Amino acid sequence: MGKSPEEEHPVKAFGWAARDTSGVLSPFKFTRRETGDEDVRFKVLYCGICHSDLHCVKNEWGNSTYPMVPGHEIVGVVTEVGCKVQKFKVGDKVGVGCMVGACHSCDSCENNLENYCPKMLLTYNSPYYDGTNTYGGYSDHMVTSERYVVRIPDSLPLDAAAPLLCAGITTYSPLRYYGLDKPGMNVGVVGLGGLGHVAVKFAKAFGTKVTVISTSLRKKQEAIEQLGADSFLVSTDPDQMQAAMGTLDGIIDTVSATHPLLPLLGLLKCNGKLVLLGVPEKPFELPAFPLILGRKMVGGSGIGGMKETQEMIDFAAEHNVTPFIEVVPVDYLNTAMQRLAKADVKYRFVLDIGNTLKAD
Ligand SMILES: NC(=O)c1ccc[n+]([C@@H]2O[C@H](COP(=O)([O-])OP(=O)(O)OC[C@H]3O[C@@H](n4cnc5c(N)ncnc54)[C@H](O)[C@@H]3O)[C@@H](O)[C@H]2O)c1
Ligand SMILES: [Zn+2]
Repeated sequence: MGKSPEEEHPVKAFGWAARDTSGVLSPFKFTRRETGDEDVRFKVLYCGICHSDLHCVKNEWGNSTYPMVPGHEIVGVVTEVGCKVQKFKVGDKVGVGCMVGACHSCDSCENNLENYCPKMLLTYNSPYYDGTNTYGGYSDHMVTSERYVVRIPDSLPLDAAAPLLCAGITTYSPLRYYGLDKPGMNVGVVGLGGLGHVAVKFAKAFGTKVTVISTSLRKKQEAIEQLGADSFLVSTDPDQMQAAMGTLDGIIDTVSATHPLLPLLGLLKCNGKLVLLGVPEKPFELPAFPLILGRKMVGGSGIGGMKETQEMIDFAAEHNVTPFIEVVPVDYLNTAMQRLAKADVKYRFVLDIGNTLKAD
């Protein structure tokens, strides 16, 4: 039998872990490796709660290992660096997102797309090279190769910067890659949650006209007044949907559950693109005719490479793209998870790890 998480490595660590599929997390003692030559160690101050954390905690993708310390929207302050570290020093404000490793030799890695490397290692719930599991940011500190660390500019508040590490790069990257970043374009955003509200902010910062597509009118006022969306479409209203047919150049779909794609394809112009970012438990139904009649495409996108992640953070700082967050203490985590499951958050929970994680 392997060693227990408390004995695997020399450095004591503390966090909150899920032990089973119940969705409940509790305090957890474990260990992390010593700071290697190329490693950055940092004290975690804030960590966002992504819907992927919820999918993983409940094993909705069927690949969860327990105990699991989730968290991949992590920011903090550097406490130690290895002797070969070039980019960071003690005291720097840094962040880590969804990845902590890749092969660095495949085509994807050579093109700064470590996120598509077949050997990409996730920040948590991944088998690490030494046979242990990776543990995420719902914890007191992190240690990882400097390749996977980004710098947080001084002008970004640290708590609101946290969600950029996943929700930010996951929406910025496809807007860029699929060419939905040109001023005047019409871009739709479906699912106004953690990812969706950041997608609206980036799309507006690129100068596009943004339509939020939602199942109810409930979020209309704040989508327009607070997030700056140009229009709001209720997907359950056939008249509104009919009137908007063929108007959008692209749609960023961030919904966390399966839903009909046909009405969304109808909203696209000829050559329009529907980009799926949500990862529901069950597969979608994809009809062919609406794609063929109009040369439309359905694509996907997963987080982003490290170079682009730094570019996204710098862009966010320059254009004042800051997520709307609800900062909560660590002992609120289980309530936050329940509320996230009901889409009852505006728009991202961020755990105040620095002030409220108590190792007792
Ligand atoms: N592609 C990637 O790299 C990547 C990265 C992060 C998260 N994700 C995935 O993206 C999804 C969204 O993550 P999030 O953190 O923004 O979640 P979230 O819970 O904050 O937001 C999801 C939104 O979808 C809406 N929604 C849920 N069910 C719906 C339904 N049946 N019909 C219409 N709307 C519905 C909710 O109201 C909410 O506004 C999750 O599946 C997550 O795992 C993917
Ligand atoms: Zn995430």
